[in-house]
Amino acid sequence: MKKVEAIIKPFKLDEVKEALQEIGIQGLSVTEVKGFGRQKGHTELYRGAEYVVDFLPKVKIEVVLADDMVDAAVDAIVGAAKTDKIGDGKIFVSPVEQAIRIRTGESGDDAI
Ligand SMILES: Nc1ncnc2c1ncn2[C@@H]1O[C@H](COP(=O)(O)OP(=O)(O)OP(=O)(O)O)[C@@H](O)[C@H]1O
Ligand SMILES: [Mg+2]
Repeated sequence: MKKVEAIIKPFKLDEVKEALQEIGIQGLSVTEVKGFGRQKGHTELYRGAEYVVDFLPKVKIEVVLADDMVDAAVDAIVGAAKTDKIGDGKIFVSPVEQAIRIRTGESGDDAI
C-alpha cells in the first residue's frame, strides 16, 4: 500500500475528489493547510487577490491505496488540479505498512 498526499489549491478540491472517485478510490481525508513553495516571499494569486504572505492556504488530500492504483491516482490529481499557474501544488507518495478497518477488523488491501 501507498499513501498519496496531494497539496492543492483549495478551489480545486471538488474536482480532484471527483477525479479520484472516478478511478475507484473509496475513501480519503482532507485537511486545510498552509505552506509555501519555491516562490517564497513572492506574490501568488489566490481567489483573485494577490498574496504577499509567507504561508498560503492550501488543501491537503491524503489517500491510502493499493500499489497498482498509484499511477492512476497521480494522473487523476494532476489532471484535475492543474491550472498551469504557480502554486498548483505537489504530490508526495510514501509507503504504508498496514491499514485496518476498525468495524470489521479487515486489514491490508481489504481495509482500504
Ligand atoms: N517540499 C515540500 N514539502 C512539503 N510541502 C511542500 C513542499 N513544496 C511545496 N509544498 C506545499 O505545496 C504548496 C504548493 O507548492 P507550490 O505548488 O507553490 O510548489 P513550487 O515548487 O513553488 O511550484 P510552482 O513553481 O509551480 O509554484 C505549498 O504552499 C506547500 O504547502
Ligand atoms: Mg510555488
